Amino acid sequence: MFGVSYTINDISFKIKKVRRKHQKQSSKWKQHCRAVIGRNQTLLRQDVLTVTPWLAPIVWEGTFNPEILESAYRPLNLTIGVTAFAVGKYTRFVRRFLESAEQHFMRGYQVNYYLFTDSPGSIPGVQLQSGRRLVPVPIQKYSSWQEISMRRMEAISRHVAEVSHAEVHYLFCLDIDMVFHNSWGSETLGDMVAAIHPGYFQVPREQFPYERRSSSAAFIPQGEGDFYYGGAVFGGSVSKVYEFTKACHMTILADKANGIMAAWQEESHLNRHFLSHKPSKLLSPEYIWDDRKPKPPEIHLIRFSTLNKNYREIRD
Ligand SMILES: CC(=O)N[C@H]1[C@@H](OP(=O)(O)OP(=O)(O)OC[C@H]2O[C@@H](n3ccc(=O)[nH]c3=O)[C@H](O)[C@@H]2O)O[C@H](CO)[C@H](O)[C@@H]1O
Ligand SMILES: [Mn+2]
Repeated sequence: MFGVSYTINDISFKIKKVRRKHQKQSSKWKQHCRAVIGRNQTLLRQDVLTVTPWLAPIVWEGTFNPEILESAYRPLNLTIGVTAFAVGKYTRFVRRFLESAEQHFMRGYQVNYYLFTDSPGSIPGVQLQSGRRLVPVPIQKYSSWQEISMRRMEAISRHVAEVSHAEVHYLFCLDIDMVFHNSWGSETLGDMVAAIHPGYFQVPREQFPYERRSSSAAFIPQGEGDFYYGGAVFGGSVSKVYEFTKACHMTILADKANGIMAAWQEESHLNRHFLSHKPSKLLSPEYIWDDRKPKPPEIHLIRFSTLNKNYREIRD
């Protein structure tokens, strides 16, 4: 009736032929990709998510070629800003932060470290490479650690508006109780950059510690949210960082007016903001690791990590 009749053998032969052709093409494709991305690197990390559903890259070791990135960014002659806060006893972290940043952070670029502190006199002198400067920014000390942490959004937005908008192209806002262990380079640059919290990259979102009270401006209901981002690392173009820090400061003030403090202070507000304003680039937990955690196989390179500290002693 159909003119041609296939036996089962014919069909399985055809399937094998198609599969062989596909395998040949896909190995050619992989070879091509490896050649593009660089020698000795496995492109297309298959053990981790490397792009968000809104098509923002998630930066992991093995997903980029530093040489190609350098050839794109180096000619732009960029200046990169860093904000870090050392208030009260947190001044003890400054030396290790700066010394390790000089070894690993944006090597070869011009860098301004804006060090917000209540005691500029106790900031150690650290030898910086040429083109890099340390700028102390005097600020007041708030009475609680929560307030100190949250007020960073206000201080950063004000500083960008008054000073740093004219001095840097990109700005990263980092915790000071952290140390650089490996290279942090131009792969991290982007319009608005958020980092996936090391405690939640393998956790279902129902368990994310978002603010769950609907009375807070940081409220995220169950069933919503993309990632749980850390408050210790964010950045972007200086104008985007201005908008972002200003917006977070406003929602923090709204909560304050209602007598509410979000579950994880400004980190909760940051997470709420990034739900409706998606970051354009995500940093993997390589960029916001925690020295107290064992290293899982997905983490190939720890770049920046929180020091173990005695919370009670340092926050009193
Ligand atoms: C890894 C990560 O995402 N860390 C976040 C987390 O806890 P952390 O435990 O990392 O917070 P933390 O004690 O490091 O405080 C945040 C930062 O505020 C500054 N500081 C704080 C207290 C003080 O007395 N003096 C001072 O200078 C300092 O720069 C410090 O690094 O939650 C905080 C809010 O609850 C912030 O969102 C942190 O970014
Ligand atoms: Mn910290």
